Amino acid sequence: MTDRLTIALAQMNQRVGDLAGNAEAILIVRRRASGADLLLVPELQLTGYPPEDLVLKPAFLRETEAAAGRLVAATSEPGPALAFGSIRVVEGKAYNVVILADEGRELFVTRKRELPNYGTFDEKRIFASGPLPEVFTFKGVKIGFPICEDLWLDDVPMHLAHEGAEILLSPNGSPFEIDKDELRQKLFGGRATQTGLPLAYLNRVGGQDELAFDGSSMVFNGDGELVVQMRDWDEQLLLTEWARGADGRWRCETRERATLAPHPEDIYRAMVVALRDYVQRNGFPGVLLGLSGGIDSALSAAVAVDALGPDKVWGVMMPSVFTADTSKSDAAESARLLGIRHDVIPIKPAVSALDDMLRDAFAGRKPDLAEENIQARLRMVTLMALSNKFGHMVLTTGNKSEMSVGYATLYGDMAGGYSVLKDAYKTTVFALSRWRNENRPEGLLGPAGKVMPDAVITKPPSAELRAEQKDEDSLPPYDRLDPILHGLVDRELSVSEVCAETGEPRALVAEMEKLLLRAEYKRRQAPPGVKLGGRNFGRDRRYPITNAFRTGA
Ligand SMILES: Nc1ncnc2c1ncn2[C@@H]1O[C@H](COP(=O)(O)OP(=O)(O)OC[C@H]2O[C@@H]([n+]3cccc(C(=O)O)c3)[C@H](O)[C@@H]2O)[C@@H](O)[C@H]1O
Ligand SMILES: Nc1ncnc2c1ncn2[C@@H]1O[C@H](COP(=O)(O)OP(=O)(O)OP(=O)(O)O)[C@@H](O)[C@H]1O
Ligand SMILES: NC(=O)CC[C@H](N)C(=O)O
Repeated sequence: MTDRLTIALAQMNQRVGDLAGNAEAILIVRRRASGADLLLVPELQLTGYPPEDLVLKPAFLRETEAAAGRLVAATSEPGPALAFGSIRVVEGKAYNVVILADEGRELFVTRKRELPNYGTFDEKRIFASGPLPEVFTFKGVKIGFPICEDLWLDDVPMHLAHEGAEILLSPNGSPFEIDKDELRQKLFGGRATQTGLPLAYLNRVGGQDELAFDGSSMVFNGDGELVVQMRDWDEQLLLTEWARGADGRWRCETRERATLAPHPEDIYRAMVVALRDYVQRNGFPGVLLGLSGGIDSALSAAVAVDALGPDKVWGVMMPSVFTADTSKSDAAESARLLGIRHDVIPIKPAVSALDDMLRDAFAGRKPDLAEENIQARLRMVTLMALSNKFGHMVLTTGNKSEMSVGYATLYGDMAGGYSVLKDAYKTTVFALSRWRNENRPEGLLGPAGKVMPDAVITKPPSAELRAEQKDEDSLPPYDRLDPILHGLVDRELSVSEVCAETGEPRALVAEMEKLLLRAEYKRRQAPPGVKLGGRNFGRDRRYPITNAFRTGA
């Protein structure tokens, strides 16, 4: 029996489905952690989290088991014991497990019991729930391994405490949401006090489709004191020192407190990390986007530059007869400030060609939305042509306010591969643009000074699809619209409840609810984008398209 332990916590990125790559990354970290007794890596580190329906594929399960076997065998090399997340099939059912391996042998396997099945999570669809887990005695110390959601609820930690656990080590795959770091701190500090046990909470970092994982791993002692706060948004290996005190209780002696990104930097970091991993892992040489001189495309371009570097971002201004000179100069100045390639490709010839093509079919009809939307669609055709020719992915620039009410052209400006603003309301877009013009935190690849001219932030938003068009002709001002949408979408309030909270007239709120519900068909066809809040369009909020229900007339 030992009175001291060195536990290495490896906050790592992962690549879903890359069994060989993830295993290799674990072994590299294990070599770096050679002074430790035990190395813990995040939830499902071998397969990547969340593996989604890959788990329903027998070949994936077979290959995961084979990769796990090779990883266990590789611990015959000198180094710490390794606790890693994998999938194990028992009597035909797949379980989300932690495998503890040392000296080339599997010592222990424990299964996740609490399967999150809300919001973006669908774990009951793919995994079976394990029994109440056992503790494992490692070098004479009883250790419990609650796996992510196991730690969010009472049952598993209390059971492990009852079974005599002395330390809790919890691997996690916990996606970022605004203010979630504070929630986790409170919850897990409380869990440590409730069980009286010291606990290490280890989360993954990086982007996976719509999810951004912030890391922000922590260690608490049994009195609830937060003793270790690891970095957010970055990989980190930390060797923590643990000792058994005179009272027989284990404590973590390491003291290390990283400062987490404050608001709104946290949101911006989520966008950067999610886009970077999406673009790099899907093999794109860079991104391209329509740069209109407006705030959405300017901010999207800034995020892309901060994620990928200026040489990987390409802005294209595609003026029509309605494009103001100030829009052209603002777009050019945004590109100059960001140091990105900027091309000007007028769509006028294509608009004329469509006018000619449709003249007979449209005879006797006044110009209307059809002609307006043709412009947005011709820009899409242009961007997709460049994407096909050069391989860059088209970045979609729509924000959550527009996506809520359907203020975007289907197969036009909605086209693209990924969106960084999809879960950011327009008021957040303004706030982030102002913030980024004054700050360039460490690690971002863009310029330290301004990233867009002030005029882009201060001028009234316009789609410029017809003369003198302003967003406010069709929608209430964004500082009134966004609280209405936040109530309807993020908090699922009824029209009456939103009216009571915002003081807005019933007719306006009911109209916004109508637009919101009617635009579901557009959102279903929209590209993925990074989740920032508790109710993103996509995985969190799944509404029927064909839907007769309204909360307010
Ligand atoms: N339930 C349903 N299921 C499947 N498809 C459905 C549908 N309802 C309509 N549709 C289809 O959708 C079409 C209507 O959608 P769509 O063609 O997009 O056209 P629509 O939504 O009528 O127009 C786009 C609106 O977005 C504004 N806009 C455009 C571009 C940029 C911005 C901006 O500020 O960023 C704003 C523009 O000014 C206009 O108000 C219909 O013609 C029909 O084909
Ligand atoms: N003249 C243009 N040149 C290039 N791209 C354009 C142009 N007009 C629109 N776009 C593209 O279509 C998207 C929707 O733009 P639009 O101007 O209609 O509305 P917006 O929501 O105000 O966006 P932005 O704030 O970027 O202008 C833009 O973000 C941009 O990517
Ligand atoms: N992987 C998990 O079990 C995640 C669920 C958990 N409640 C979270 O957000 O962090």
